[in-house]
Amino acid sequence: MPPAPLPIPMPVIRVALDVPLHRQFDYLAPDAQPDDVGRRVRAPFGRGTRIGVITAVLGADEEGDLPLDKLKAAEILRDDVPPLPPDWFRLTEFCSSYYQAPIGEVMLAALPVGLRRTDPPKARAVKAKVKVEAPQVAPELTPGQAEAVAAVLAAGVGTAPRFAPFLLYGITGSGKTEVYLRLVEAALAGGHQALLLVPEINLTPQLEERVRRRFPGVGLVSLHSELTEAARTRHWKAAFKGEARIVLGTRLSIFTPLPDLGLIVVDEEHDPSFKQQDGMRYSARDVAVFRAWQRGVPIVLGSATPSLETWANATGEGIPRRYTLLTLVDRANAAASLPPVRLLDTRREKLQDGLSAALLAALQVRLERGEQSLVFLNRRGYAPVLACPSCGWISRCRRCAANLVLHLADRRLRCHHCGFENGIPRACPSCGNQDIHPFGRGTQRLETTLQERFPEARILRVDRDSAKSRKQWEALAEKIHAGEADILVGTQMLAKGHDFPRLTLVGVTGADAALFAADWRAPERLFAQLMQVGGRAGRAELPGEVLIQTEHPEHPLYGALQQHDFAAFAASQLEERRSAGFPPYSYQVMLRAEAPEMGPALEYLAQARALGADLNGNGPVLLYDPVPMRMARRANLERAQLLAESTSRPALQAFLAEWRPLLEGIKAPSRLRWHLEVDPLEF
Ligand SMILES: Nc1ncnc2c1ncn2[C@@H]1O[C@H](COP(=O)(O)OP(=O)(O)OP(=O)(O)O)[C@@H](O)[C@H]1O
Ligand SMILES: [Zn+2]
Repeated sequence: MPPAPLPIPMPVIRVALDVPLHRQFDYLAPDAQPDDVGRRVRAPFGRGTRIGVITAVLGADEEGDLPLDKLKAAEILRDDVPPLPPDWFRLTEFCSSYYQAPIGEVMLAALPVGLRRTDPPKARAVKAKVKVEAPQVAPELTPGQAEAVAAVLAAGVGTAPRFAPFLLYGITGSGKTEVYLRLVEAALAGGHQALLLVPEINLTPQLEERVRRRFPGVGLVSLHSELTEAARTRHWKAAFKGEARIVLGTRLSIFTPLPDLGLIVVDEEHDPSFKQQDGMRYSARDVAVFRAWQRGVPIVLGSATPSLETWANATGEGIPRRYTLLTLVDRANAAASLPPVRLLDTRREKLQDGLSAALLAALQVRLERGEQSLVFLNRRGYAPVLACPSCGWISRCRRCAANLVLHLADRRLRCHHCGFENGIPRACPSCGNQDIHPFGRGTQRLETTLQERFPEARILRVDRDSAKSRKQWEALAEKIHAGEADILVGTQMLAKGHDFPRLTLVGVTGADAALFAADWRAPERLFAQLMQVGGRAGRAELPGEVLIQTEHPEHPLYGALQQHDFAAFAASQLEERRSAGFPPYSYQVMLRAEAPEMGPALEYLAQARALGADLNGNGPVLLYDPVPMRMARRANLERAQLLAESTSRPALQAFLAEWRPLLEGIKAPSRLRWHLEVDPLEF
């Protein structure tokens, strides 16, 4: 290829590299053109090579950061990936500044792994398998659904879209998905792309199937972490090039460049898994709202149990109302209604292996009728701990401030925090007593118990041990749908979004533990979980029932649950948060430090606090004292944190922009690591 004429005399490019530094790097690139901004480059860095993104081609009058003869040369990748567009730059720049993450890390994390490799594997042409299925006919909308669809269409879906955020608050089984599908249909008809975010991979197969059958022949790609690297790259490119018209994905898909984006939907918007917990700690839901604003398109956040932040935004309880609230009050299937919730008071009853007589009887009735039941216990493993009754020894993780969980199925003791595992000792390692016992109950034990009680029942356990991969989960879901299971035992994995028409009984065990948790978000999470899992019952013609075993039947959270009254529960929680000054009535940032010893971690935070206090003066940001984290030790590291809080988001952001560079200057032991988390969800 003949060298192209150079329109600029100084072929220097500025590059964002995936390094933990808040700066960019200049390179020589003899063949650089102004429109190469947004292309990827292969650049020498340190002793190796890295992939970066060109953020600027410098003109003659612009000053580089090094004299020309000191610059190294980089190779511009002129492959089949077009330059990343300006709106993608603005999106990643926003995330970099809002979450205080280096721009290079953000940009590169936003690309599929296949495009980040310096040695891209040879792409094999793979023909996507197309399952030909009978197209699904759209049901007639219920009046509530029709109203919701009309409201969003009025924001110009498929015609002249404009930024308009909606909360679609619809009770479980109210047919929120059908609303999304109608909106997608309108977007497609207007030549637009639609982006659908779901919290977990496990929810994608069902939805993907529904979308595919509704829109046969329309380009649809999924994007999630279980795709092979090649498939993810292929799907990402198809979306970027506009070949895919519907993109269905988990949180990372929010960064997909979409030339014709016309609609964003975030299903189960309350779900904590929209929050990335390492690297760039971002909330895909919040980024989605920013992106909708930036691109000027409508966004629908859907949930039966909205996050309290979103609920406040939609109801204007104590803050300016920013979202339009759309409500679905009835179940879509006219024959279905919300299941009655009964509390089983377990204080006055001797439980049989953790199960009350009423729950056992209800399970028996379902078995006789050939209906499905679900027993919920949000704790996997056989028992949360192994203990010696004679000397008090319990199985602890050596590396964490946590217990080792007994997994009887594969005969291991396992730490759910760091992955450490051990065989099961035959005798107490401390006193030699041979009579050591599992203490407490997990899903494996519940499964065993139920199998003993109901030998004829087909019992299926669904948790992260039995459904490790999407494939395993799909196999389980298929069995459930085919009616090949009588009793499901599962964790919150079973709570979300599933539609099993023959399921009529939900039994809840072990929920009390979360009632008095120290985390102030615990009630919100528990309520959502129970409402969601209870919502799996009675979604079709067969009436459902929810039984909750509890020692605290008078607790207001259970009362609200019995009333199916999310609004009242949310109002009381928001009231508490308002008087305590918690989000959404304040904005928070967490600075965390971890080190082999607690001392240096706390010392680092103390210095950070002093620097922050100087910056802030008597200003708008409140800096709390550094404290050890609730689970102080994890994977051999002691962890501490410092909370910064303000009633003004802009003030907090301005503070952060000045504070973060100071944090980088603090002298700390080499094994100390720290990070900032904006809008933290966990404490
Ligand atoms: N207009 C309609 N007429 C008849 N049935 C419908 C209609 N809309 C949805 N359904 C059916 O109602 C059931 C529940 O719908 P869907 O799964 O979309 O509810 P959802 O609001 O997403 O519930 P959840 O929040 O519990 O996941 C599904 O079986 C769906 O096919
Ligand atoms: Zn551990």
